Amino acid sequence: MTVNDDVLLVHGGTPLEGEIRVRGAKNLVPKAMVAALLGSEPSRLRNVPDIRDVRVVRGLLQLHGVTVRPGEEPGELVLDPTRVESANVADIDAHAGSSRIPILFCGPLLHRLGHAFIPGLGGCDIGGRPIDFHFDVLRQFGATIEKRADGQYLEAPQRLRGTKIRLPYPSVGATEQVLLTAVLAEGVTELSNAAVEPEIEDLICVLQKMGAIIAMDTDRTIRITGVDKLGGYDHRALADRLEAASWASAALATNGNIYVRGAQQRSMMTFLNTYRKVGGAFRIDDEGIRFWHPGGQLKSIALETDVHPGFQTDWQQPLVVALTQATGLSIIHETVYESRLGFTSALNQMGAHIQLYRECLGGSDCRFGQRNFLHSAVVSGPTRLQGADLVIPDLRGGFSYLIAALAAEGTSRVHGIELINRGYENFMEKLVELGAKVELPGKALG
Ligand SMILES: CC(=O)N[C@H]1[C@@H](OP(=O)(O)OP(=O)(O)OC[C@H]2O[C@@H](n3ccc(=O)[nH]c3=O)[C@H](O)[C@@H]2O)O[C@H](CO)[C@@H](O)[C@@H]1O
Ligand SMILES: C=C(OP(=O)(O)O)C(=O)O
Repeated sequence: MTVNDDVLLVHGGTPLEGEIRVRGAKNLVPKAMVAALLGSEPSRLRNVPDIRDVRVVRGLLQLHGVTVRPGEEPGELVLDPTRVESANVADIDAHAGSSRIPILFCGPLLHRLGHAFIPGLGGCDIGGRPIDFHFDVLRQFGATIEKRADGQYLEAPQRLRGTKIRLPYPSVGATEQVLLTAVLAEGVTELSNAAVEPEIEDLICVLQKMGAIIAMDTDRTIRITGVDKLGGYDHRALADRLEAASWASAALATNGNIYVRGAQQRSMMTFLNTYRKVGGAFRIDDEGIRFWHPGGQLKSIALETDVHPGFQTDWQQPLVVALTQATGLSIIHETVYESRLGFTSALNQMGAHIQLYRECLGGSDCRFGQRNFLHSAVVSGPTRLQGADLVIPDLRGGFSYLIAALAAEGTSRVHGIELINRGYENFMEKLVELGAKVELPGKALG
């Protein structure tokens, strides 16, 4: 089924039950696709989900002369970068505002072509999301950067050189920027205060398969010894732990029971601990994880989002919906993005009691304390939710609204559902498989 309409009618009150599958991670797959640009041979990426961020990167790679075709198995892509030098890059502006991934083309294009043009970035509107760390590190490697009206133009007057970098904050994107640039730079790069998310480790695995030399210390330090040439890779992307947690939260909020095939314990340990503290049940096997509401009352908790191995910020929004059903006061302190709690006002319209605060509540001080950002929340529950008219604000906020609408009494109209396709593969089919009562006005589902 192709989804064109942008409004979904959700009739709430039915527990989600059944099985769905998650495939490769949204936060790894597009980056592994960019890594293919560094190679002198074709690469093979398996477990690729059909989501918009993958389609955007595929389009950008093709624009730069990379041939991208389906492989033998479903969800396999073969990426051939051997004709990048002869590509005629036109219409790159069409990709402006599409996702956050174009910024990661900088290093690979500078190595291959000596220059790069990066259109304006997209991604979720959950904070200012500056890219200053990216440009600071690229300058340290020897790149020059010129801001133009429609994007950024970069040049490498000579081969980029390895360098010693300390990130002001363990940014995922800036860490990936360093990795994708340092692998072909001359000499050694030492990156400290690096992000160490599982998707970054998987990207390092991809790069190592291509011939890179990368050592990860236990103290957020990554050492990369530049090499002259990289080959291709054959890699199965790690599973999407963010999507898996979203479905786990949906099971909890709707009194449901969902087996998430593909979910992996290792990358979800922090989420699983929190899920258990809230009162959710789960059982892990070799193929996936079953999540369910075991009956009785859910418990309120104090939760702080953080960089890995802390509680991942992208898990926060869906879990907040489940916390509206927990007894007592839950405290959420969002320390990664300054504006990721705005989605709660619509939950309040549905009957939730969520109060936002500028202070750092629930433990430590973060970068956003005393800076006028509503980045802490107190959720008081349990509350009955009522169906409402909802407009999707961002990817995880959007999925959270779906969960709230499914948990609510009555019917909700959820506008802007196309945004969810950016990171959730076939989410409508999955909802129908799980027994959700959803309708696209004028269309049959399921
Ligand atoms: C496509 C992708 O993988 N997106 C993920 C990635 O986003 P992304 O890579 O954009 O997130 P970062 O880790 O870079 O951002 C974390 C924090 O650092 C700040 N910052 C970042 C870069 C910079 O140059 N300057 C700066 O100040 C950001 O504003 C934010 O407050 O990691 C986030 C944190 O796990 C996740 O929520 C996103 O799902
Ligand atoms: C914030 C997210 O993604 P992006 O960085 O692509 O906007 C997310 O996946 O929740």
